[in-house]
Amino acid sequence: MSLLAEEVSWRAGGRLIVDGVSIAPEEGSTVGLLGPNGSGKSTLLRLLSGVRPASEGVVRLDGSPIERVGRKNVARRLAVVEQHAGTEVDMSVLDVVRLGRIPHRRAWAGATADDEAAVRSAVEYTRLEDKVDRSWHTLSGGERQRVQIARALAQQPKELLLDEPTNHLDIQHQLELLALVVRIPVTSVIALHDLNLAAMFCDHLLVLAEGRAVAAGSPERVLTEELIAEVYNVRARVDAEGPGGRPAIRFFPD
Ligand SMILES: Nc1ncnc2c1ncn2[C@@H]1O[C@H](COP(=O)(O)OP(=O)(O)OP(=O)(O)O)[C@@H](O)[C@H]1O
Repeated sequence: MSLLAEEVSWRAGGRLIVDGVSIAPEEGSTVGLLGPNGSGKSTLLRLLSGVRPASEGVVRLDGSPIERVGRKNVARRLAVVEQHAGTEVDMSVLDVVRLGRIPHRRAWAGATADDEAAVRSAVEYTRLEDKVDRSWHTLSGGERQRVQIARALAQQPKELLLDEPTNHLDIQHQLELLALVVRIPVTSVIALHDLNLAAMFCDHLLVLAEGRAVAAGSPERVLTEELIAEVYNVRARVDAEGPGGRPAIRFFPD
């Protein structure tokens, strides 16, 4: 396990936002972070990426506490796709993807053949070949998300952290984007709201409630009617044999 968190906590304003959470994704797996609004998913992702130091506990990259690894070394191997990543400057799609190479560049050095090869491969992987010259500002929400994933891939990470990457996407693009993420041969941790998508695409789930981990395991084990009632306060019916043999959930209004 190259990235893991051991009982990490984060405090703000005298409140525990993340409370003693451990997570150790298997290499190459896709882990879904679930939990109601405000349960601490984004904060946990920030702790895992090292941008926020844990108040207690430790995040390790290949065994070393992440704060000792150094920002540039972290960025060379761990990529983050934020909820509303964007750019103020008007850039082409290709230039946005090229941003992913910055951690690999030496100061003042231009792009190397390796940089351009990584960018080309990220563009192909995300099927953006016909959009490379488009201006970022002219893209749809779904296209922008795909470009952000291409930028993250150009970074050639071993770990990919994504915060609600399917937000604002239509169902076709939600399915497409998650299928793309699970195809990428890296360890991914994804904060998600949609329990059915989590069931369909994730190997392992971690459910947060008020900053605490309240369930962890395979979608089949975690996504029970009892857990959904307890954590989300919603009545649900779980069909164990949904698409692809994964659980499928229907919700009932009270
Ligand atoms: N810098 C901060 N100072 C104070 N409170 C914070 C800070 N950052 C986050 N919080 C609080 O921590 C809680 C968890 O926030 P977080 O964004 O991690 O939750 P989340 O599970 O990602 O939520 P959502 O599903 O709504 O995106 C929220 O109540 C939020 O207001």
